[in-house]
Amino acid sequence: MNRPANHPAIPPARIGVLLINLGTPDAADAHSVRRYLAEFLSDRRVVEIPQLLWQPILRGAILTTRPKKSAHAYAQVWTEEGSPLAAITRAQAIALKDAFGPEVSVDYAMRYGRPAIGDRLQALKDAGCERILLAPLYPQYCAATTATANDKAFLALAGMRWQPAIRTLPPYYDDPAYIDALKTSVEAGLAALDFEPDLLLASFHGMPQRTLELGDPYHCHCQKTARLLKEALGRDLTITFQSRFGRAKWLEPATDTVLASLPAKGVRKVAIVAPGFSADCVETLEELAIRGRETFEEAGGTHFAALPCLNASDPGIDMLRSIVRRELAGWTATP
Ligand SMILES: C=CC1=C(C)c2cc3[nH]c(cc4nc(cc5[nH]c(cc1n2)c(C)c5CCC(=O)O)C(CCC(=O)O)=C4C)c(C)c3C=C
Ligand SMILES: [Fe+2]
Ligand SMILES: [Fe+2]
Repeated sequence: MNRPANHPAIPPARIGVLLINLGTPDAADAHSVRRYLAEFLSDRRVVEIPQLLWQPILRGAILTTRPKKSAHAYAQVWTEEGSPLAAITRAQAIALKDAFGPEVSVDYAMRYGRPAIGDRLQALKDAGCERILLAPLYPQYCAATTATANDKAFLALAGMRWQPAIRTLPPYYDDPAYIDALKTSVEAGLAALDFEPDLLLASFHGMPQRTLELGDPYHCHCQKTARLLKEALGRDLTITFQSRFGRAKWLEPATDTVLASLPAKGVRKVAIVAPGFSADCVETLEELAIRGRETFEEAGGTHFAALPCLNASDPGIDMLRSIVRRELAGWTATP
C-alpha cells in the first residue's frame, strides 16, 4: 500500500527494557534467606554437580547452617528500603526510565525471588511492549549469572502465545562507557578519602576454577576489565576474587587471603573496588566493607576503604543509558 509522502510515520512499537539482577531475600531472617538460597543454589547453572548428589548436601549441611549465618550478614547491611541490592536495582530502573522518552518502558526483575522475571515480562507485554531488551546487569559474562537470567526469561516466553521480539544485552566488561564510568567513580571515591592508599584492589565475585576450565569466559572478562581500568586510572591495580563457596577450588587469588597478607609486605593502606557488581549488595557491603576491613586490620593494616559500586550514580546511569541505547538501535524513533 502506498503512503503519501507527507503521511506521518507509523508510530514505532512500544519498547521494553527489563533490567535483571541476581535476587536477594525478602527479609534478613533465616527463614527468608533459606528460601532464597534454596532457589539460588538449586540452579544447575550455579552449582554444576549432578542434582542427585547435590540436593542431599544442599538440603542437609548447607540449608541447615548457612541461612542463619547469611541472615546475620544481611541484617548488618539491611536498609529501610530493604536489601541494598533490591533498593539499588529499583533506583537504577527509575533513573533509567527518566533517561529515555515515553516510548521506552523500563522495569526490573530478579533471577531468584521477586520481582520475578516472568511476572515483569508479562507486565511489559501487557503494557504494549512488542519489543523487549533483556538486560542482565553483569558486566562480565558468567553462565551462573548472565545465562541463567536469560534462560529464565526464555522459559517465561516459552509459555506465551504471542511473544514480544527479544534482544539480550551483551556483556560490557570492556566497553569504553563502562571503563570510563568506573574510572570516574573510582577517582571520586579515592579523592573523598582522608588517606592515599598504598594499593588499590579490584575484587570480583569468584567462581569455581573448574568452570573456567570448562570454557566460561568470566575469568577472562574480569582480567580484561581490570587491565583496562588499571590503564584508565594510570595506577597499579591488583585483581582478586571473593565470596568463595563450598570446598572446590575457586578462582585465585582470594580477596580475604590477599588482604591478610598485605600488611606483612608493608602495605598498610588499602582501597578496594568491586567492578563486577553493578549494585552494592551483601557481598560488597558485608563481605568486603565489614569483614574485609576486619581481616586487613587484624593483620596490621591501618587504613581501609571499600569504594561504592556504580549503583544509581550519575556515571553509572549515563553508562547504562549508553549501552542500553545502543542495543535499542533500529527499535526507537529517537536514537
Ligand atoms: C557478580 C557475579 C556473580 C557470580 C559470578 C556469582 C557466582 C556464584 N555465587 C555463588 C554463591 C553465592 N552468591 C551469593 C550472593 C551474591 N552473588 C552475586 C553475584 C555473583 N555470584 C551477588 C550480586 C550476590 C549478592 C546477593 C544479595 O542479596 O545481596 C550468595 C548469598 C549470600 C551468602 O550466603 O553468602 C551465595 C551463596 C556461587 C555458588 C556462584 C557460582 C558460580
Ligand atoms: Fe554469588
Ligand atoms: Fe559472601
